[in-house]
Order: sequence, then structure tokens, then C-alpha cells
Amino acid sequence: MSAPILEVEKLSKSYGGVHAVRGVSFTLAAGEILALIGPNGAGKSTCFNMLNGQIGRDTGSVKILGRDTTGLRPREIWRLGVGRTFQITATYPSMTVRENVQVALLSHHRELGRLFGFAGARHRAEADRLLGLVGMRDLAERPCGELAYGDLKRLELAIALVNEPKLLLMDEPTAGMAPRERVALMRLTATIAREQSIGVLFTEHDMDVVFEHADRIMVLNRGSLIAGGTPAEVRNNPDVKAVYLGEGSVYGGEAAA
Ligand SMILES: Nc1ncnc2c1ncn2[C@@H]1O[C@H](COP(=O)(O)OP(=O)(O)OP(=O)(O)O)[C@@H](O)[C@H]1O
Repeated sequence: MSAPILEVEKLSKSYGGVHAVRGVSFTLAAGEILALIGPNGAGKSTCFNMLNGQIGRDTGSVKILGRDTTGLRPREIWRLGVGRTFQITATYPSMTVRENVQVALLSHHRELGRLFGFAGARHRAEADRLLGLVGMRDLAERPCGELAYGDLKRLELAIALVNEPKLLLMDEPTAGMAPRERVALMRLTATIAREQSIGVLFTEHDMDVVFEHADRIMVLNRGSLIAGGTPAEVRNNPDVKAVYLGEGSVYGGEAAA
């Protein structure tokens, strides 16, 4: 079996007296879709931000493609082959869809100096290939500011793929989307991830999305992992049921947190 893409061991972080994340360990394989769920305040974002280098960890280790990430800045972690999407989309509204992808490609190729007098031809074919992957080729000429929210999220996915990531970190990728759009976005993500052997770690509040698309689910509560396994295993886990009781259903239908 090939080495895991992501290896997390005993990751911890406290804020004053609050143990936001306590001794979290897990691995993620190529092409695997792994969901990190838990009620509000469970530590999901803190975990994520330690993985992508936005916040430092107190203890523990994170290896991406076998490389220890201790001390690496977010940009250096991105350059290891990590794609990211954020809860709040960050695109340039006055630029077209294609130009937004081209700018990301310029950054990936360390050519941002060329932005001045940006002729629009640079990496155009690659930008169109990425837009084709997410089904947005026909929207290439549209100004980003005119896009529907669901299309913006697909664009964000195309941008996350510019550096040919082996690991994709998605923090609430479907936040703010209509239910049907959410499932469609995760289906698209899962298809691309499996075709390209990209490991995906995502946090998500919509349990329909989680149970339909994750190969494996980890459940955080008060900073600790309390359960992990296939969707069927997690669904039947009594600890998980207890955590979610009164907050919605882990069987799908309602948001759990
Ligand atoms: N910068 C910070 N300073 C102090 N406490 C923090 C900070 N960031 C997070 N916390 C605390 O750490 C705990 C975990 O928060 P975190 O945001 O990681 O949870 P979460 O599972 O992502 O929640 P949500 O689902 O609401 O986004 C919470 O108790 C939170 O109040």
C-alpha cells in the first residue's frame, strides 16, 4: 500500500484554559474522502488551520506526503501540493472567471510579476482545462461578480486544483449553498478526487453531504476524536448519537450542528 498523503499524530492546541484540540491522530490515503464532523466549537476549524499552517500547534506532528510540516508557513504548505478552499470565497469580482484561474496559475508558476499588463493569454489553455473539469467552460468570459453562489464555489474548486494538489483541505465547502447544490458540489469534488487520486479532508455541517460522499468520517467532540469509521459505522455509534442528540440527526435530513 502506498504511504498516506496526510499523517496527523497527537495534534493539540489550547487557548488559555480551552483545549480546542486534544491529541488528534489520523491518516488520509490517496483518493480517499474523509469528513471531519462535530458540533459547534468541537475544534474542527482549529484542526484545519493547524494542518494548513494558519495557526501553530502546541504539540503533535503533521506530515504531508511524508514531509514534516513543522514551522512551515501556509504558502510553503500549499507548495507541497495542498489545495485549499475556504468558508468565504475569495475571487476578483471584476475579472472574468478564466482570468481568476489564470491569476492563480501565475501565482503557482511564481509569475505574479507578469500581472502588470496581463494580456490574458498566459496559461489560458490550462485555465480552460481546469474550468472544463468543474463544468464551467461556458462561463469563462463572465465577470466573476455576476456569478451565482454555487458557480463561485465551483470556480473556487477549479482554483484549488491549479497546483495539482495531492491533498485538498476544504473547510465547510458547501456553506451558504442550497441543499441540492451542496450535494452536487461534493459529488463533483469526489469524482475529481478519485480520478486524480487526491486525498480530501473536509468539514461539513450538512449530514446529507457527509454521509453520501465521505469514505470515512471522524467525529470530534470538545477537541477529542470520539469516533471514526465508515458512514455506516459512525451512524450506528452510540457515542455519536449521544453527541448529536437534540442538535439534529446524524441520519441525514437536518444539519447536525
Ligand atoms: N482564537 C481563539 N481564541 C480563543 N479560543 C478559541 C480561538 N479559536 C477557537 N477557540 C475555541 O476553541 C474551541 C474550538 O473552536 P473551533 O472554531 O475550532 O470549533 P469548530 O468545531 O470549528 O466550530 P464551528 O463548527 O462552530 O466552526 C471553541 O471552544 C472556541 O471557542
